[in-house]
Amino acid sequence: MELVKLSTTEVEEQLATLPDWGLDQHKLYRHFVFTNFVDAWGFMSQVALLAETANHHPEWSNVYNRVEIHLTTHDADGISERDFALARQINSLL
Ligand SMILES: C[C@H](O)[C@H](O)[C@H]1CNC2=NC(N)=NC(=O)C2=N1
Repeated sequence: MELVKLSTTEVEEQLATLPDWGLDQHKLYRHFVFTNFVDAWGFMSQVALLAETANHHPEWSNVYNRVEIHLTTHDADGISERDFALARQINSLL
């Protein structure tokens, strides 16, 4: 999959088709709130497997039932198709 940094217009176009994600610090961003820590951790385990399979890894944090995810492509120094691909896979988990 393309490792090219997307233009601002391309990012906006793709974001329009990606529910619940936005931009924060020039990265794709979504936060998730679960019922409890076990559910949050289960979700993170699923995302970790997706990330490892794709060799594309999130920047994320977890506090109890809350998970925050930022996606960017370090090798492209910006947002690439890989970030959108992972974001769509993450959405499909829910
Ligand atoms: C060497 C390895 O393939 C690269 O460092 C991969 C690993 N995971 C990655 N994850 C993310 N988010 N961006 C990258 O550029 C990236 N590069």
